[in-house]
Formats: sequence, C-alpha cells, structure tokens
Amino acid sequence: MHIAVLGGGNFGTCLAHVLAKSGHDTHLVLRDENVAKSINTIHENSKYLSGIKLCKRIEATTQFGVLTGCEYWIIALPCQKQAELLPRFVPYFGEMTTLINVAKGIDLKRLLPLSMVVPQIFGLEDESARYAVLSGPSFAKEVALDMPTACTLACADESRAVHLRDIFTTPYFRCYSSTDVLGVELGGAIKNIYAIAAGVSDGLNYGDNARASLVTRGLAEMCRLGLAMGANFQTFMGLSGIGDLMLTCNGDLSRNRQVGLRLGKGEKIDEIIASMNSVAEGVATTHAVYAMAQNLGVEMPITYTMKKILDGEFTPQDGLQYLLSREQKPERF
Ligand SMILES: NC(=O)C1=CN([C@@H]2O[C@H](COP(=O)(O)OP(=O)(O)OC[C@H]3O[C@@H](n4cnc5c(N)ncnc54)[C@H](O)[C@@H]3O)[C@@H](O)[C@H]2O)C=CC1
Ligand SMILES: O=C(CO)COP(=O)(O)O
Repeated sequence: MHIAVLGGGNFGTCLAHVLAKSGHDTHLVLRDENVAKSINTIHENSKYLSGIKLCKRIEATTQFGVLTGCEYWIIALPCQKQAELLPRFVPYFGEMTTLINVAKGIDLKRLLPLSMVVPQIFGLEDESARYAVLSGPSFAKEVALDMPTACTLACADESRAVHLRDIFTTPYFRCYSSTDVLGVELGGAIKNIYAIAAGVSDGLNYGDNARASLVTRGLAEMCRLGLAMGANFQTFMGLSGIGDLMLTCNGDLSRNRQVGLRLGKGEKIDEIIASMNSVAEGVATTHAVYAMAQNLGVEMPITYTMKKILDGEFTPQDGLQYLLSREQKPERF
C-alpha cells in the first residue's frame, strides 16, 4: 500500500513510522529539506521526536510529485493552516485517493470543524467515503516508542472505516472504527480547551479535586455542543472524547496542558506561544468553540472562562473563582 503523510511534525512523523514499520510504502511530505535529509540518512527527525530512531523505510521528501502514486493521504498539518495549505496539494489528488485527517482543532476563521472545510477543498462534498478522521489518546512520542495506544478511526462509510481501521492497526496501535466523523473530530478538538484549563488549575496548585471536576464538567460541555451539532453522544464516552480528555488533562506530554500550566504560573500567552516549536491547537480552538457555542446558544462556562483568560480579561485565579461562584444548579450534561 502506498501512503503519504502530509506534515513532518511530531504526529506526522510518528504515524509515518508506524505505517512504514507495518510494511507500507510511506512517504513523509514535509517542507524542510534538512529535516527530510535527516530522516532519510540518520533516520531521525532533526526537529521533532528527538532521539527516536525511525523506521528506515520512511521516504521523506519536500517534493509533492510522490503524492500522485499514494492511495491514502494522512493530513497531519495544524488545523488553522489547513485551509491555506491544502489547495496546493489538489493537483496531485487522484480519483481514488482517501484523506485521513488527524488534526485536532476547529477552523477559527470559518468556525467550522475540518470535516466541513477540507472535503470541499478536494471536491469531496458528495463522496464522504473518501474522508476519514483518526483521533484518540495518542501522544506522538509514546506511539513512536511502540507503547500501547488505542484510537478511533471514523468514516461515514462503515466498510471504509473498517478497512482504514485495519490499515492503521498494529500489535501496539489498536484502532476502533466509527461512522461518527463529526463526533470523533469534535472530541479531539474540544478536549484541548480542557487540557489548558486543567493545566491552569495545576499551575495554581489547586489540586487533584479541581482537575477532576474540570475534566468532568468539560466532558459535559463537550457533549452539549456535540449534540447540538448533530454528533452521537456515545462517541464522547469513547477514546476520542473522555479518552483523550483524560490523557491530555493529566499527561504532562500534552502541549495544551503545558500552555495551561504556564498560564497558571503567571506567564503571558504570547510569550508561551512564541517559545514553543510545536502547535497547541487549544488556543485558537477555545476562541472558535466559544463563538460556535454562542451562535448555537449552548452554555459552555469553562470554555468562556478559558477564552477570558487567554484574552487577558481574567487572571487565572479570577477565572477559576468565577467557575466556582456560578449559580448553583442540578448536575446535568
Ligand atoms: N503530537 C501529538 O501527540 C498529536 C497531535 N495531533 C494533532 O496533529 C496535528 C499536528 O500536530 P503535531 O504534528 O504534533 O504538530 P507539530 O507542531 O509538531 O508539527 C506541525 C507540522 O506542520 C508543519 N507546518 C506548519 N505550518 C506549515 C506551513 N505553513 N507549511 C508547511 N508545513 C507547515 C510543520 O513544519 C510541522 O511539520 C495537530 O492538529 C495535533 O492536535 C493528534 C494526535 C496526537
Ligand atoms: O492530542 C494529543 C494526544 O492525544 C496531543 O495533545 P497536545 O496537542 O496537547 O500535545
């Protein structure tokens, strides 16, 4: 099988490694010639996943020509860049090519999930079987080190979802299939807001009780928005919902959680972003989800609070105090 991975960052590199190890002809298409050279010669990505030896079968390139021979394209580019970057790949897109998007974010400019942006770019509006989403608790570093991981692979066409699930599954990487593309992508995108929130709480040393409450009430918000948009409730109880929420709210490998920890300790968001060499999707996605929730009339107090903190309108202390002092109410989703 010929597979292309678009984007040679942490996750693109780790997925290329997993797929190449499974015996697929795997082309990692990236923009930096030096990174391509380092992957092809010393089998390490000189910018990301440092110290991890990659499968020698990966062929890294900056040339788009290889794309024409690949039946599956995995999109591992940051969410906010996709609408701008993907049109340049369209001339190489074949009639049988299937896209699998692994990004976890909401397009801030359009206020839309990527499944409502990317298929249009490739003329796939009426071919939902050729667009899929992979999401779930999967830190790139752990995946690249063959540590056991499980994710959800969603495609509107069930038989295609099963087929793709089987392509991705290895002895260490287990995939479950789903037909709820929207639910799977919303879970992966929205959990990043609460990973930042959990980081803020921990940065303030508010303790384990506070973090557990943020995770739980974050899940309630995620479900509320997801259901209003037409996703399936059950999806949020799965790997791409509560699964990824638990991982990134608790796990220090999460960049979104790290952003929150630093905010909680008093750093400013601009300084934090400027110091990172990797994307934290939750920052833009907080603003996107807040606006979408407003448009749909869905109550999302943690998202509102995180937006205020990111905008510098609440201090982290004021933000968490605001959440505690809200009107009392019955517990419901
Ligand atoms: N790192 C992880 O553990 C996981 C990440 N994801 C998602 O995958 C997506 C990508 O994440 P990472 O690979 O971790 O991000 P990253 O920041 O490590 O890498 C992003 C890649 O996109 C490329 N890129 C950025 N702007 C570009 C431009 N203008 N032109 C060409 N290339 C450009 C960068 O060069 C880099 O190769 C995100 O949506 C993330 O949420 C999903 C699951 C796990
Ligand atoms: O989504 C992830 C793991 O499932 C990665 O989380 P971060 O983007 O916060 O690092």
